[in-house]
Amino acid sequence: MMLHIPDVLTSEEAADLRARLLAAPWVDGNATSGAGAAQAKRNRQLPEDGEAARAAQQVVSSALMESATFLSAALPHTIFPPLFNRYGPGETFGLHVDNAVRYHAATGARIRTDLSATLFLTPPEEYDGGELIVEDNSGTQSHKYPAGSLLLYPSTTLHRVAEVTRGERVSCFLWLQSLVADNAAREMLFDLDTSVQALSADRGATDAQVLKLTQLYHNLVRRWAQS
Ligand SMILES: O=C(O)CCC(=O)C(=O)O
Ligand SMILES: [Fe+2]
Repeated sequence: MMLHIPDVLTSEEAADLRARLLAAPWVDGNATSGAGAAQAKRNRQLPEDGEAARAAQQVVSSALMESATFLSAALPHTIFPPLFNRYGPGETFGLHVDNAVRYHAATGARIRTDLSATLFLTPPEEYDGGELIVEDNSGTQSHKYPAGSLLLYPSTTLHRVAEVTRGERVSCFLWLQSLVADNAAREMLFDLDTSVQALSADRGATDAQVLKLTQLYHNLVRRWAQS
């Protein structure tokens, strides 16, 4: 599932985070690339173990934990610590697939990447190009969103970032392992949860049918979740 989640950060929070990131030292983006991606990648990244990255990771991680839509859509098991990148004029990230497994040396965590996400931190009117272009079986979709918006997309896709031709695109990007590995199963759970929430707001959480559907949702999660 490809899902645009607005307002994970407010525009003020995104601006504040971006200003703090830009004040820190950056390195060549190929620091975290697999061999295949390295050829395609021309951007810069914040060193992941630096003080600025750690503080920014806290901000993003708590915002994600407060987003009911993100939690319902991603059903996160383990989120790889968020990273930060920037693309100025001439910088781009060519078509690639994200590595299936990511190892985090500092924590020893090894995750299977089920979902990838970009949290946009620059208002779209401040740069040209820089669209995140994702290919799936239904075709190619181009994504560019307001600062504070997140795009969640399956890590199985081929995707790229169009060359920036004016201004600068600063973003946070991350990978996660979901409790539900199967994209189709996870998407059905999200649809069911969304409907149950709407029905519950309408009829009340103790309505008999709402209770039955809530039971069904949790029992499907029990059936499909892997820890
Ligand atoms: O910059 C982005 O939005 C995506 C970055 C990306 O695809 C990656 O780092 O693997
Ligand atoms: Fe990627």
